[in-house]
Amino acid sequence: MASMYHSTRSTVKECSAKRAVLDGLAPDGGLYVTDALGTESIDLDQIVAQTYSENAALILKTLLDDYADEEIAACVEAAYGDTFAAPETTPAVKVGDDFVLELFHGPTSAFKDVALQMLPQLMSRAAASTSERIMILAATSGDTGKAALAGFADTPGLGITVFYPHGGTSEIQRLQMVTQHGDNVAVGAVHGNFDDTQSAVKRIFSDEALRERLHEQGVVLSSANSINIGRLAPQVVYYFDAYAQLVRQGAIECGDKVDFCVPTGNFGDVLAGYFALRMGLPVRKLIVASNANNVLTDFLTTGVYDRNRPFHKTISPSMDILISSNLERLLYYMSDGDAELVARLMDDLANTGRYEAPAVMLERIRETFACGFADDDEARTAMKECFDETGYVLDPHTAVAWRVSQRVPKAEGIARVVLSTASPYKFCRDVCAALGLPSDGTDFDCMRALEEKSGMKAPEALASLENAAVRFDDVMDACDMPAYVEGKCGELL
Ligand SMILES: N[C@@H](CCOP(=O)(O)O)C(=O)O
Repeated sequence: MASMYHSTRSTVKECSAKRAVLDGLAPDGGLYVTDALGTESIDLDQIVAQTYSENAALILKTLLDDYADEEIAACVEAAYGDTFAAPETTPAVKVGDDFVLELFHGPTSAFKDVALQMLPQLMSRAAASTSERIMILAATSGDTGKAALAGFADTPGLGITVFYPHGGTSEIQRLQMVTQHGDNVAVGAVHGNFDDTQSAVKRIFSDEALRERLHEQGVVLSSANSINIGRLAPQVVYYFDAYAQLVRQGAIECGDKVDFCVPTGNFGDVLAGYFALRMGLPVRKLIVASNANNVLTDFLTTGVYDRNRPFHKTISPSMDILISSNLERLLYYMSDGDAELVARLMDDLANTGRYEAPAVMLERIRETFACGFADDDEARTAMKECFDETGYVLDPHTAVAWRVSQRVPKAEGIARVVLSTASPYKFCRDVCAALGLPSDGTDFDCMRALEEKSGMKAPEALASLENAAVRFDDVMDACDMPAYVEGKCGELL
């Protein structure tokens, strides 16, 4: 019997995993969840003995169990067969006393590749049983956009439209997106910040009139953000695989607990760690690391989520987020599936920008989640100190997590893994500045300076952006996004 999915805001209407992947967001605006999470435990000995791809197949099959074994096998081969530059796919590397889980060896040099090489595969197979043509929408603060474009470019029957905040990403991130090839892709900059962009995309999903007009043309909308369960499920894999690597390296015994410290904005990456824990991974603490946009630190400390605060543009732009979408899934699981409560809290968030979790829920959350934040100066110090002490170059997002990890007390004998979400070359100007290298030339001058200092070559896909032709220069207000999407559906599908 397949595990069924339903909205975080109502348990009444259920659907299959394939339908949840196709929809992206539940029709009532909630996020798809399954009550089967945690009913089946993953065998750790098996994980330790298997390759990354084998582990991916096992975990995806557990979470998305209406996909046939052959379908999952084909998805895994296409997503991870030869697309990652590291033989381990996501290597766990010893840096100082801790481990850095390098999630950035995919085609766009960010952790999003792990899921966005997989999502198009899952989506195509889910769509095979329907006659629908699909327009994928993604809001990005920098990394998701390019990874989604690379994953979905030229996928038959699918189009993709990516929106990013105008001036809200690094220059390399912007260039990655606006130079994207493919006949089914569109990229638009939006006046405002990531929250404005993501909220506008969510409004498009719940725009009944637009949905109806597109339906008449045989077009449905879906999402490439971590609100889509098909985006989240592949991210669970690297937690298990990191654990397996630590066992194989002799750093831990199978069964020992570990800590994970995760730089996060939209809460998807760290929520994947919570899914892993529920599926039997021995985790002591999941540490949520934020930049100056520390809404999650405050929530995890006080139980009050309040986005009514200044929005900071930082050197870790992918985390410049005040509305962390995936927290909604955690609220569902931490309230033992109280969808009414989640719906009420989300209404409060929509109407007042704030909500307060019940004390008992906060207590439960804090049993597993620790937190902290680091501002830009602290992230710069972390980059400099880490490089001087170990020779390892952190990107600004990983540096936030590194700094927070230094502050959160460790437990005797518990290994700690810091998730590294992006290549430093995506943020070379700020990394150079932090390391005391020249940073006043072009981003590509900075790239070369960093190569020379670190002895590590920049990924070719990033270096070649210097001469790539810009294809997209649309800039719009958030209110113009629905019309833009409708136009692109006609043009690209
Ligand atoms: N940090 C993200 C923002 C979107 O998050 P997602 O995980 O929900 O796609 C980005 O880089 O775009």
